[in-house]
Amino acid sequence: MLPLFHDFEGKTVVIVGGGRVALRKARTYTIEADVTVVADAFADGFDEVDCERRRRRLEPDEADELLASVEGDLFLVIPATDDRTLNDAIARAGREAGALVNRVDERGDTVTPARAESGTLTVAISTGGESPAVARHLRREIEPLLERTEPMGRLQADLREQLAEESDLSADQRRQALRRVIDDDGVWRALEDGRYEDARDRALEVAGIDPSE
Ligand SMILES: C[C@@]1(CC(=O)O)c2cc3[nH]c(cc4nc(cc5[nH]c(cc(n2)[C@H]1CCC(=O)O)[C@@](C)(CC(=O)O)[C@@H]5CCC(=O)O)C(CC(=O)O)=C4CCC(=O)O)c(CCC(=O)O)c3CC(=O)O
Ligand SMILES: NC(=O)C1=CN([C@@H]2O[C@H](COP(=O)(O)OP(=O)(O)OC[C@H]3O[C@@H](n4cnc5c(N)ncnc54)[C@H](O)[C@@H]3O)[C@@H](O)[C@H]2O)C=CC1
Repeated sequence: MLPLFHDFEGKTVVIVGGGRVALRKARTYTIEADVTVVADAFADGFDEVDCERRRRRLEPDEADELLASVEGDLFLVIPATDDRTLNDAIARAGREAGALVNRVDERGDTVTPARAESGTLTVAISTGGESPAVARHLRREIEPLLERTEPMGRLQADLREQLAEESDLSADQRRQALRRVIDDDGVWRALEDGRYEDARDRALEVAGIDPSE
């Protein structure tokens, strides 16, 4: 499997099932997408999730009709009930409707990765479906590292802007300047101490940019 980051803004996600797993998927996808959840019972916690809830019992032969009734740009369908026959029917209907399908009861053609985030940095982790608990464990290990790295991301974004203005630098020189900054202990120390301005001054020096220009 290859990872691909996707913009879910304006996309519709349908989740069938209202248990613990459906709740976790709903929390994830409501960050960007319009989410509709269909189930005959909803776990505690759904009250805090900004999604459309449809309380109904669904039969396998009603899957096509359900998906056709959902408004918007249907992008992802997640069968998350504890009934495999129903999940199979929803998966098939989802594919026929041209959507991606994320099965939760086996490795399908897409998986929801464990996700660590800080600022604009995102790390997605998959074990190819082999061991989700390991994906969760690794996510927790990575979170503090991402938090430490996030200010460097911001600084590099700043520098890239400055370097773009230095028209006499070649693409190769820009790349080398950014790498020198990432490799510089002084810059990292200042960032870790929360001294962003000091880090920036040091970075400009290491990159060979005159701050007065
Ligand atoms: C294939 C996949 C499909 C999908 O759901 O997208 C899938 C499938 C299955 N998960 C199962 C079990 C568990 N899943 C978790 C947790 C997570 N599962 C997630 C993703 C995925 N799970 C996809 C693969 C991801 C990859 O490639 O690694 C995470 C990463 C993302 C998320 O769901 O949000 C989230 C961690 C989020 C975080 O913490 O960051 C825990 C841990 C816990 O709950 O504490 C357990 C119990 C321990 C265990 O069994 O390992 C079972 C057995 C069910 C049964 O026994 O009946 C199946 C079915 C099967 O394996 O056949
Ligand atoms: N991907 C993952 O991370 C994990 C996946 N699983 C798998 O996901 C499945 C669901 O797990 P849980 O949420 O813990 O189960 P659960 O039993 O808590 O929830 C099942 C939900 O499906 C709904 N449902 C069942 N039949 C229905 C029907 N005909 N019409 C409407 N709603 C219906 C129930 O009302 C309930 O809300 C498990 O059976 C297991 O195979 C389990 C653990 C983790």
